Amino acid sequence: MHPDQPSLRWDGEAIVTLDQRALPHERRLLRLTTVDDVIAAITTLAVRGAPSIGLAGALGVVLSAYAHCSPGTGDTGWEAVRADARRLASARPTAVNLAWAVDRVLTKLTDGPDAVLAEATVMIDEDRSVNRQMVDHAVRAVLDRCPQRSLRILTHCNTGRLATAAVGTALGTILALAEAGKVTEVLVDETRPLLQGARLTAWELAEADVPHRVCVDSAAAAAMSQGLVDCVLVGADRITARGDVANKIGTYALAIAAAHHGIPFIVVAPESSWDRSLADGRDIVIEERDADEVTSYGGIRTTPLGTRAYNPAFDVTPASLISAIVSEHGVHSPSEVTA
Ligand SMILES: CSC[C@H]1O[C@H](OP(=O)(O)O)[C@H](O)[C@@H]1O
Repeated sequence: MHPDQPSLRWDGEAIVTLDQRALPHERRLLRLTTVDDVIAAITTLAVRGAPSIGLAGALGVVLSAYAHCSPGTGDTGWEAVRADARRLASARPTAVNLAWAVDRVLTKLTDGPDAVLAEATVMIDEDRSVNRQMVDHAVRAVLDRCPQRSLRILTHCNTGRLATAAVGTALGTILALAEAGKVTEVLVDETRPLLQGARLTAWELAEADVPHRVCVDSAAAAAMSQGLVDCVLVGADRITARGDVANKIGTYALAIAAAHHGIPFIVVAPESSWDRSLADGRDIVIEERDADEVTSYGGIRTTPLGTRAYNPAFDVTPASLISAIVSEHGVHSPSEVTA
């Protein structure tokens, strides 16, 4: 995949996207032609990553607008599109980007489907420039907090070009640091149960020829205790007004371990991941996913039949454990604010 090529695009009639479930062994393309196709792609994580699912949701509204708003349908088509938009926005509850992106393109609905498509296209281009600005700020935030000449960075889940329309958030920052010769090694949490780290982040780092090793999630704290980690960089799905952060399950444990070892814990996420209507992260709706993601892998059952599972897809890290939250607008240090 070309560095600047987003993992999803509009081909003039439909959405074309990499099926992230097939990576790293197969670059399978999906062509999404209906709203139900988009919802299925988002709920199955064929398309995943907060910014990417937002852009997919926006393009899903485009599909609906062309399906329901041919000339002469007037506002009757609009209600059908709004109903589709509500279904798209609720496909996954935790990442605020999905509802934000759907709401934004809906503002163009009464101008017609071409206007909705134009707005979605602007958002894809914006994500590219937002990534660049965010990464520039995040590189400085890391270097300001890490005196080491070359860094050993731990990251969780996948926050690169598969999760955004461009270079990515936390992983985009890691790639920029590596390009500047500042990275000794990246330690990649495999990120159970769907292995976004082992399958996707390792794939992106290998493509970029950045030294890395994968570890089981439960090895991260031990790596910190062994001095193998100088900085932790992660993304976000929803950030509250006071800086509590919802992110992939396992992030909270990393923040606790990093605080214990005095290691900078930095969140990199666009402004579209902030939800300032909430203050307390405990009010964030956490997506619970099917038990079979935990009780099986690759179609092979790993537990006895009948075993139930606890499978939240995200957890919440309180602002007090976060060294810095970086967006395209700059660096926010919640732990200083809430100390
Ligand atoms: C820049 S991606 C942000 C965020 O989204 C991921 O979740 P998922 O793989 O379930 O879509 C993960 O939490 C990333 O940190």
